[in-house]
Amino acid sequence: MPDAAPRLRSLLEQLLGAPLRLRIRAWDGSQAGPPDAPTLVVRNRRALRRLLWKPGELGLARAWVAGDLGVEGDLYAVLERISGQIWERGDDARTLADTLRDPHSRAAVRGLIKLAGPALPPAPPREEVRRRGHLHTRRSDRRAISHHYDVGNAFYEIVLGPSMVYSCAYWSAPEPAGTLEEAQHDKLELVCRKLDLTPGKRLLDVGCGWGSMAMHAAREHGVNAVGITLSQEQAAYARKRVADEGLTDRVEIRVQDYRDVRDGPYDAISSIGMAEHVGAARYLEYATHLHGLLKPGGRLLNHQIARRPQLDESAYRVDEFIDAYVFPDGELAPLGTTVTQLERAGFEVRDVESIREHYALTLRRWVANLEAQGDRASRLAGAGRTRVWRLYMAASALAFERNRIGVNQVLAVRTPDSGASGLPLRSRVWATRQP
Ligand SMILES: C[S@@+](CC[C@H](N)C(=O)[O-])C[C@H]1O[C@@H](n2cnc3c(N)ncnc32)[C@H](O)[C@@H]1O
Repeated sequence: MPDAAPRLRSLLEQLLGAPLRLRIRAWDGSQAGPPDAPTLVVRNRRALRRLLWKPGELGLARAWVAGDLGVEGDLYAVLERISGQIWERGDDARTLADTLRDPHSRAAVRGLIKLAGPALPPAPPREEVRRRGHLHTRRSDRRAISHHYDVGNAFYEIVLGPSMVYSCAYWSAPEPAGTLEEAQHDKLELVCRKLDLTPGKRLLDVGCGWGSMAMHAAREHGVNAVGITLSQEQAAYARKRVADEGLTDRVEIRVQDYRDVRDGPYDAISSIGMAEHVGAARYLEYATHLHGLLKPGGRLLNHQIARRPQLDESAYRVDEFIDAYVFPDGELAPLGTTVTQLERAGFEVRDVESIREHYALTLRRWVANLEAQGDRASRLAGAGRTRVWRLYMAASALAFERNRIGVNQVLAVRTPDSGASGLPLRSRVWATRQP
């Protein structure tokens, strides 16, 4: 049998119809491809079998999770080349699965099958959760959240660092210098200002994570905050932090579904990185429920990842890798859909700030944190999960950089019938005359 890497390279070039921009190192030690390019390491034949058994992105991801595929060099560079070459070939944006199923690919696929060798299809890796459909019942949401968040707080401490904020930070301009902790502090402060928090007000933080927003608002702005999460581990951690800081009289952490909060009215609601879990089918119910929990004149700050809309929305496909491995049941909506649903629920939408670039910067810091303590993370959460997280965060950073997804802070008011929104006439920095 000739060296595997050159054979693999020529089969892939045949499939893709273009010279490969990556270097390949195969299980037999052979290498092929541009010498200075980042290297994709195909550790065994099983990697090919996974790809052929589940053609496309998911097959690649399974091989990566199982450790059958690896990279040498800059992970971002490898991902850019792979996505540039496979997922966005020219202007027809075919997926790898489309390519593998194309009748013109038959000869190359036969070659890959031969190279992969005879074997039964591999069992799916243990980390994978079966898709349960996007019903978003209280029960299925609790299960999905538990899959994602109850992996041990120590793992999240490694990734997120001391701020324990799991959403996009707000970096200083024009240079995004400074630490992740400073940028997360600035994000929380930005949300507090948009919500006009002042001492004695009641704040509900929906999807409070490890309690950082509720604590910041109580400590820095003197509010009485209620934080709700579906994750037991997060709540236990948050309560301890609240007690350690002596904030128990002003911060309450509950394990509660947003649909079950009935102790309004609140002056303000923050929802940061939570609405991605709500789902299209429940979004109006979510917005209507939050609207009903606010006082007239009360504000909602909804901070949420958005996908780009499609010309033909029925052709939209969820990202199989994220769906299977990272956020089962998470759903991204276009910004316009979110704004429309908030308006339909009765809100007056007053401000939308896109902070897309900030998420790429944040994710790059999280990836660096994980890489710096990769061995410890693997011991705590398993090697497969650590690999999944590294891949998903790096791929997400690129997606934000390339404007494939965005993230927005939407400020909405429960404006009373009088029409008095309570917002200042000018609110944005660029509205101020510069000297
Ligand atoms: C990405 S985390 C964001 C945490 C926090 N806001 C932050 O910025 O660090 C999403 C949070 O939403 C919570 N969540 C998801 N679905 C929920 C639901 N139906 N009711 C209440 N909380 C929910 C999760 O438990 C988690 O705390």
